[in-house]
Amino acid sequence: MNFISILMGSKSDYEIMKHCADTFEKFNVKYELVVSSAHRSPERTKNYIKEAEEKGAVAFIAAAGMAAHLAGAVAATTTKPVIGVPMKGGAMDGMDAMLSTVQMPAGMPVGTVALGRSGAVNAAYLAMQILAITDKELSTKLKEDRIVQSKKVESDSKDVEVIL
Ligand SMILES: Nc1c(C(=O)O)ncn1[C@@H]1O[C@H](COP(=O)(O)O)[C@@H](O)[C@H]1O
Repeated sequence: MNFISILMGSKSDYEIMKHCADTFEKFNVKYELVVSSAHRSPERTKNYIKEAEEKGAVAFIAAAGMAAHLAGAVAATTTKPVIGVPMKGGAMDGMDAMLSTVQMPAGMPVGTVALGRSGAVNAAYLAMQILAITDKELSTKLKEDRIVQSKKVESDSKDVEVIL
């Protein structure tokens, strides 16, 4: 069973990461979502990744704030693609999480998305694009979604536009 695994460093990350899960729901894509911390529960994190791989996880999404080492720790444990979602909050409001997630050493990549809701949604899109390489139906859905997005821009413009 192919699916995407989402790890969050804390339950407090769920408010944002719910948008990632909702995006998978919208496209009917299977995902798992767990709280596990590289700092607070290193053994649980390591064991979970192994189990998820055995069950068919195709890629991992790791969301964490502050000293956000979770995505890097996931990347160190698997050779599946890892997408990091830095969380806002703390004294630096996410800049710390963003740099800790993105600044990985060569050979150990974490594909890092933006802070906040856009990042959570884009993590799901990026993971679905990975799945869509071998899933034609999902690939078609993603292409249709682009058309919907494009049409929305046109209709949003019509609501406010002034054209001479
Ligand atoms: N950065 C990490 C890791 C980790 O990297 O292993 N574990 C938890 N955290 C983050 O700490 C922040 C505060 O967590 P709490 O709200 O639980 O105190 C969260 O954004 C979490 O992802």
